[in-house]
Amino acid sequence: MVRIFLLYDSSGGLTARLADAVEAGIRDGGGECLRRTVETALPADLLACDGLIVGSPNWSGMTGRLKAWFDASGDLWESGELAGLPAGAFTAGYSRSAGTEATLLQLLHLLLAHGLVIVGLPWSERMRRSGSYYGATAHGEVTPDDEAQARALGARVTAFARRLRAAPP
Ligand SMILES: Cc1cc2nc3c(=O)[nH]c(=O)nc-3n(C[C@H](O)[C@H](O)[C@H](O)COP(=O)(O)O)c2cc1C
Repeated sequence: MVRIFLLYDSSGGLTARLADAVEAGIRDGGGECLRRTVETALPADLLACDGLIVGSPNWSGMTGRLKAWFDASGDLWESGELAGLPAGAFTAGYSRSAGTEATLLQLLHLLLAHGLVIVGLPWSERMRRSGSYYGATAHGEVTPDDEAQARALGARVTAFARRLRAAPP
């Protein structure tokens, strides 16, 4: 069974609720979820996983806590140990048009810097209401559409993790 590292920050609980749906998607995909908040996560946890999904509140970008966590994982960047693992991102904020995609792209930039392989969300009618090519989203509340997109992201990353582990490039 593949193990997916679910790393997120959340002060008000919205991103945590989106993480619940991502976790359900990881299980849908037949994976095990190693779920950690930014306060409790260790780089060693990440090394024990086959994929990564990271979530941040939209604070006009990722939170400082998450950035600091990644800054402290510089050894992994240097060693390239994460290269080739699949990864996805999600964010929760107040408004769909107040930096959502910019925050996701900031997260994806970090993941790319670690050599991770980005898994996004494909276009669907649901994307009119929730989600982004760059990852799962929520705004002010977590709607059933938000949950469906976050769940789909969890399942997609898990599916790619299984394929990549079975046949590494
Ligand atoms: C410092 C700060 C900056 C924020 N900037 C934005 C923003 O640019 N766009 C937005 O939609 N929400 C913004 N918010 C609102 C948060 O994204 C919102 O509170 C969200 O629910 C946080 O997720 P959480 O409940 O998981 O902590 C900001 C909040 C804080 C505290």
